[in-house]
Amino acid sequence: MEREIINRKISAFYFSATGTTKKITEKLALEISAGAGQNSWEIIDFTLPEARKKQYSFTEDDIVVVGVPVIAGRVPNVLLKFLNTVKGNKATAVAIVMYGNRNYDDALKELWDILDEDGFNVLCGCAFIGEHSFSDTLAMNRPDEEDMNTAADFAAKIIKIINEEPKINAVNEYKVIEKVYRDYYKPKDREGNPVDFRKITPKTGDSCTDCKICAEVCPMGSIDYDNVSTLNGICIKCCACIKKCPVHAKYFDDENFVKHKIELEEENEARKLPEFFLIM
Ligand SMILES: Cc1cc2nc3c(=O)[nH]c(=O)nc-3n(C[C@H](O)[C@H](O)[C@H](O)COP(=O)(O)O)c2cc1C
Repeated sequence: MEREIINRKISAFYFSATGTTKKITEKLALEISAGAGQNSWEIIDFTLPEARKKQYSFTEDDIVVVGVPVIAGRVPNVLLKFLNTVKGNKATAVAIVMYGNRNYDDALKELWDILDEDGFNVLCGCAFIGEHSFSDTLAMNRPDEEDMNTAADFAAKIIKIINEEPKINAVNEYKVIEKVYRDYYKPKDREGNPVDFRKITPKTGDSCTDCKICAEVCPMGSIDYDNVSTLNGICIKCCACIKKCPVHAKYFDDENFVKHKIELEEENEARKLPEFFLIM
C-alpha cells in the first residue's frame, strides 16, 4: 500500500480557451484530493503560449487530471507538439475531453494514446460537455450543477479504483493500441462541400474599447497587442476573444461559419451526458 492515494500529488493539467475544460478538470482534481484527505492540489494551465514553452515532468507519485477541449472531433492539433513533450514517468493520468454537445468522436481515444506514449499510466477517460465555443445557446452554461455532481461521482469512482484495486494501474497492458483516428470533422457549405475554417478570422466592432483582454486571452498569442483588430498568427476559432470581450466587440461573420453555428445549434439540442471509461 506504499502508493496509497493519500500520499500522492494531484494536479489539474489543462488547456481551456473559454473556461469549460478548466471547470471540470479542476473539479475532478479537487474532488480526488478531498477524497484522499488532502487539502492541496496543483493547477497547471497550459492555455497560454508562455505555459507551453515549459517542459512538464511528473513522477509515479503524481495523479494528473489532464483536460483538453474537442476540436473537430479530435485533440486540438495545435497542442500535439506540446503534449508530446510531457513526461509522464508512470504518473497516473485521468484523461478528460470536453466537447460542445455535438460529438467527441475520436478525441478521447487520441488523448488516451498521447498520454500513454508520454509514459503515463492512464487510469480512465471521461468525456464531458461544455457550452459550445461557437455559440451561447448550445450546451448553454455547461458544465452545470448536474455535470459538476457527475464529476464528483467520477472522482469518487477514481479514488475507489486507486485505493482498492491498485492493480488496475496495469490496465494499459491489456489495451490494444490502434492509433487510427477518423479525420478531423469538417462542416459543409450550402452545396454540401466541406469548408475549411482555417483562414477565417474574428472581426472587431466599433464598440471595442481597446482594453486588451482579447490579446491577453488568445491561446495562440495571435492578437496584436498594439492593434487588437489585427492578427499576427493563426486563429483556431476557440472564441476566447469573443466570449471574454466585455463589450462584445469581437465576432465572426463568415457566411459558412455562421451557417455551421446555426446548424450545430439546431441539430444538437438534446442534452448529452458525461461518460466514464475504464478500459478503451
Ligand atoms: C474549432 C472548434 C472545433 C470544435 N469542434 C467540436 C466538435 O467536433 N464536437 C463538439 O462537440 N464540440 C466541438 N467544439 C466545442 C468545444 O469542444 C467545447 O465548446 C468546449 O467546451 C470548449 O472548451 P473550453 O471552454 O475549455 O475552451 C469545437 C470548438 C472549437 C473552437
